[in-house]
Amino acid sequence: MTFTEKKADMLMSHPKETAKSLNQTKSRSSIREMFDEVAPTYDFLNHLLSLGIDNYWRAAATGRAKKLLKNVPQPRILDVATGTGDLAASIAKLPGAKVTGLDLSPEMLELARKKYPAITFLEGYAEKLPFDTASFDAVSAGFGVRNFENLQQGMSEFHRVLKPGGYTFIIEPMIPRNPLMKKLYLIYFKKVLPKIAALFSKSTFAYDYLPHSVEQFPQAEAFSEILKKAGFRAVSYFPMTFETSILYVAGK
Ligand SMILES: C[S@@+](CC[C@H](N)C(=O)[O-])C[C@H]1O[C@@H](n2cnc3c(N)ncnc32)[C@H](O)[C@@H]1O
Repeated sequence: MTFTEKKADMLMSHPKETAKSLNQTKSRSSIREMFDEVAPTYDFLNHLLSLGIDNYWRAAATGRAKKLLKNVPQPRILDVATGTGDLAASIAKLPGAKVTGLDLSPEMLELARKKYPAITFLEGYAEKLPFDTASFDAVSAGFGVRNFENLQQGMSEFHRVLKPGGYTFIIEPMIPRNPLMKKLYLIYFKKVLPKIAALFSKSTFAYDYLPHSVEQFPQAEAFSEILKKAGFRAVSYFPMTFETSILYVAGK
């Protein structure tokens, strides 16, 4: 039985078990199962549903990293929630960079290893990173942190494994603040996107979960506060593409 079928089955006996409630609990095993199921069509749907702009967002994070790490000769970089490895591969373009990707989904990691054999990919959990304190010059995460079971703990781990003077680069989807854009975006996100996704992926549950997870995730100032509470200083954020995506940059 697939994860989506299991959830449909559960709905019959536990009517309260929905994509919305998974967003509230973010149980590690459910998140892993969901991404394992999504893996085969993840890249294709990501590029289709974002009209190919997702690569531009990753390149924007890499551009900022290049500027801020220009004096670090061989930066060690950790890409958390690496999925199929696209942000890890983008940030690996920094001169001399040694990048490690980490994710909790074995199926996503298998694809990442096939796509980018030169990068090291490890299975692990963001809230308990298997690395020494102060071991990386940068920690990145693309479209991943809103799935963390314990966001504050995850951000504290990002801070812990960074060297003093290091930076974190986090990309997340954003709900536009302009009322008209917000309305259009939510129609696309809640009504159109799940229907397109259902044509190509058997994981309809994941694309029902997606808008809930984005809508309820703290954004801009609210997420900056979480980064500050984790110990980061000089937190800034850069909304991109009519505020449909946002890049956070914070230093240790
Ligand atoms: C939407 S995908 C993003 C993948 C990739 N970073 C990208 O830019 O396309 C989110 C990934 O976060 C991973 N993930 C979610 N929670 C995690 C956690 N607590 N620890 C490690 N990985 C996690 C999932 O397994 C999934 O592969």
